[in-house]
Amino acid sequence: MKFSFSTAGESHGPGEVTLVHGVPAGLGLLAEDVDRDLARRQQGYGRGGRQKIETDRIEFLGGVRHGYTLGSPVAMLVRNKDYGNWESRMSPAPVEDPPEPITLPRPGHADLAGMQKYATDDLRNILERSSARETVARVAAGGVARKLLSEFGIRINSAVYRIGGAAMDKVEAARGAARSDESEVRCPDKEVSEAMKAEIDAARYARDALGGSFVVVAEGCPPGLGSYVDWRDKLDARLAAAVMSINAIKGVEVGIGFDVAKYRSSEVQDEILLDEENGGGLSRASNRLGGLEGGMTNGEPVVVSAAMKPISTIAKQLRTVDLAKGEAAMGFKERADSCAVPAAAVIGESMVAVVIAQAFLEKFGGDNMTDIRASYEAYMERIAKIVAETKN
Ligand SMILES: Cc1cc2nc3c(=O)[nH]c(=O)nc-3n(C[C@H](O)[C@H](O)[C@H](O)COP(=O)(O)O)c2cc1C
Ligand SMILES: C=C(O[C@@H]1CC(C(=O)O)=C[C@@H](OP(=O)(O)O)[C@H]1O)C(=O)O
Repeated sequence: MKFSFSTAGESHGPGEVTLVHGVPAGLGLLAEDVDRDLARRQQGYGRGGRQKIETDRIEFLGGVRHGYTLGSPVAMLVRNKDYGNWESRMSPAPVEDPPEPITLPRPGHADLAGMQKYATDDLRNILERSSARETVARVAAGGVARKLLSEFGIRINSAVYRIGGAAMDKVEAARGAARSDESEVRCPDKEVSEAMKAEIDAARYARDALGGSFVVVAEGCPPGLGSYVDWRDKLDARLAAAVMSINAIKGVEVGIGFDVAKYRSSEVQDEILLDEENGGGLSRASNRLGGLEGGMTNGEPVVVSAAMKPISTIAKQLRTVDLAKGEAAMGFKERADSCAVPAAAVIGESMVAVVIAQAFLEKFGGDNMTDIRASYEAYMERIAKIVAETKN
């Protein structure tokens, strides 16, 4: 089966479940390989009280034995510690004293359309699954993808380059992405990090919230992942869809993104150079197109960036309608994050990892790591020869 994953679980239910299909046998995989990213997802200045309750860790329920994958689906569970406070309200079995329904849909959340679509008068039935708590399960899938990719030298990092009005250059941020774990806002520039924190504080003080932008960089991808042959195979489109699917993401760009519309062709295309110093390999004079041409990787770092809207649950109440009473009302305030852009960047890394792992296995796929390695090495050797032939 194709490398893919699905998730299940409600935000305040017993736990978040991930089922990863198409994982080859023989991949070394430990719980800590996945837990590292779960911990990174929990961090970030501006996170709300929930992250003080949770310490996200996976339990393997299937697919791994003695530290190696078996080729069967990898099933993982992250228990929600907060469930202890919600057992009656979230009980799968009927309860004697059900809680009052929540009937004030928040503008910007899934509440209103969700209630209409799923025919419920209690928006808790909607928010439990539309909550970004589900992204724990995505990051777990991303951990498996990253472990696979790391075997072939592919590394994925991210950096936050804008929160509200505090910003740094996206290209500079992408360059510093490997250092961004050091910053509370995942921004590689210390001064801008402080400015971002001040922006978050100011928004929170005003009982409001802020969004921002992050960039994900995948280094070490071989050329030729994805394809131009069928629209469904185009890697830029698949990356955009995967990143756009993250809660609150409203725009995705590849490389310099929308700026391609501003410049002349000679200022946009990445010229191809013969790299005499590195044994006659090919290189590029720039990477404005974010490592993707014709829906395929071209060997340069893959650069995908995204804009996240501000959190919609804010103390400054916004106008809504009480659907039980049919009256104008002010929104309700649940516990919430005031800024989750740093967390979204880690989720972005995970979604990019999953899509690249999927394309990697389409290209080099086999049932086990030995066959995949052989296929990868044969390909890398062949494309190195093409360069040698071009030269002679
Ligand atoms: C990591 C993360 C944390 C979030 N935390 C909150 C939150 O605390 N409160 C909130 O209202 N929205 C939060 N959101 C955003 C909502 O989940 C999102 O706006 C909602 O699901 C509606 O989806 P849409 O914005 O994509 O249309 C968060 C998003 C992410 C990625
Ligand atoms: C639980 C997480 O994020 C949640 C995402 C979220 C939302 O509406 O998306 C609302 C908040 O939920 P709660 O009311 O339980 O605090 C966040 O904390 C998480 O990221 O682990």
